[in-house]
Amino acid sequence: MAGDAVKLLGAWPSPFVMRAQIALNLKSVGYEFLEETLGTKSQLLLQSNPVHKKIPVLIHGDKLVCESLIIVQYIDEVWSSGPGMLPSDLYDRATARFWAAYIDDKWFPSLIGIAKAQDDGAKKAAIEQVSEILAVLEDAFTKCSKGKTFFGGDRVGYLDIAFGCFLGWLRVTEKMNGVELISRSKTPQLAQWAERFCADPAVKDVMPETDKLAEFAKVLFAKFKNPPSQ
Ligand SMILES: N[C@@H](CCC(=O)N[C@@H](CS)C(=O)NCC(=O)O)C(=O)O
Repeated sequence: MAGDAVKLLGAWPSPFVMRAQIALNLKSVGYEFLEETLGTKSQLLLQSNPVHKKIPVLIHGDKLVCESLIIVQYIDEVWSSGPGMLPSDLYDRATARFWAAYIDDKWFPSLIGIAKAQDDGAKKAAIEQVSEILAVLEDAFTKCSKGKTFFGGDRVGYLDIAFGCFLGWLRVTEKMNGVELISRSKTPQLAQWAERFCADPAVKDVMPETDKLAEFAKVLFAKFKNPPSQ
C-alpha cells in the first residue's frame, strides 16, 4: 500500500495544499503534483472530490483522500516508520487537534477578514481580531512546545503544519497593510517559531515567495471587493 503511486491535486498558492506537501516531504514520499488553476475546477477535481470540490486531494493508488488535515494524518499513518507527526501522549494529541480546529475555524477566517474589510474601520477591527487570536496562539505555543522549538516538540509536527502553512499569507497580509502581526515584540515565541518553521527542509521549498504570492493575492482580493456579477 505505502508503495502505490502518490499524486497530489493542488495549486501553489493554497495553504491547505501546502499541508499535504509538507507532510509528504517529512516522510520523504515522492509524489506527482497535479496543478489545478484556482477559480476553475478540472474534471479530475470534480471526480476526485465530488463532495467539496476543493483542493487538496491526495491520490494514493486508487484511493482518494480529501481535506488537508485528514490527508496529513493519513500520510502519517500510512508511512508510519520514523517519528509520528502527532504527539505520542494521548492528551497532547487531543490538544494538538483542538488547536488545529481552532486555526481552521477562527484564525484563517479572521486573517482573510482583513482582506475582505470594506472600509478602514472594518480593517482596523479585523487587524485587532487577528492580533487577539495570535496572542492566544502564542500562549498555546508555550503550553504545547513545553520549552522545545516547535509546537510538536523537537521537530515539525501536525500542529506546526496546520498553522505554519498560513505564514505565506500572513506575510502577504502584513506587507499589503503595512502592519506587523507576528513579530519579536508582539509574539516573540511565534516569531522565532515562524523563522524555524520556514527554514525547515520539509517546508522551505514549498513555502511560496512573498512577492509572488502578493501578486496572486492582489488579483484575488480585488475579487472580494468587486465580486463578479452572476
Ligand atoms: N477544509 C479544506 C479547505 C480546502 C480549500 O478551501 N481549498 C481551496 C483552495 S485554498 C479551494 O479548493 N477552493 C475552491 C473552492 O472553494 O471552490 C481543507 O482543509 O482541505
